[in-house]
Amino acid sequence: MKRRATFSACHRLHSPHLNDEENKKVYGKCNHIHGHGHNYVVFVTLFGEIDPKTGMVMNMTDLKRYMDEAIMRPMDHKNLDKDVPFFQIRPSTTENVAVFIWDSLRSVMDQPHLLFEVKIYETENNIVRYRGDGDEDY
Ligand SMILES: Nc1nc2c(c(=O)[nH]1)N=C([C@H](O)[C@H](O)COP(=O)(O)OP(=O)(O)OP(=O)(O)O)CN2
Ligand SMILES: [Zn+2]
Repeated sequence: MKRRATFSACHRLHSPHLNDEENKKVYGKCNHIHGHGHNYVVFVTLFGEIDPKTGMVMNMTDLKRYMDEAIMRPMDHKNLDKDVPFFQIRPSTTENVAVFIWDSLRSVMDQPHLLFEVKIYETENNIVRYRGDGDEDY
């Protein structure tokens, strides 16, 4: 089962591990000092057994609540670099946004083992899939 969410956020690609010149060279226009925005689209996929009593792997209403807490509340209409502590020590690339969502979801879910995949579209063309350690598709 899969659920979709969209959120809008701004960011600037800038690594604390690179100097200003290196940042400009690596990230180009995405390093512009005033940042830029995206309408991110996220698909969260769960994988598990159908509960014979409920007919559900998980109640979509519960999944919506987890996604609101782990994705929408921290990131929607926010500046990722300034508002989300996770991105104060690492660049807010789509790869790292996927890891943040994965970790956040697992921390709020009652059954975190059901989380199978986080797929995020930063733009129509820039897509990252993350399935936890060792099974990423960057
Ligand atoms: N490996 C990554 N590379 C880049 C990331 C990223 O998250 N991971 N992000 C960016 C920028 O955030 C940038 O905003 C991407 O925008 P843009 O190049 O405009 O996006 P498109 O490719 O969809 O636009 P086109 O007009 O089709 O070029 C850059 N790199
Ligand atoms: Zn960007």
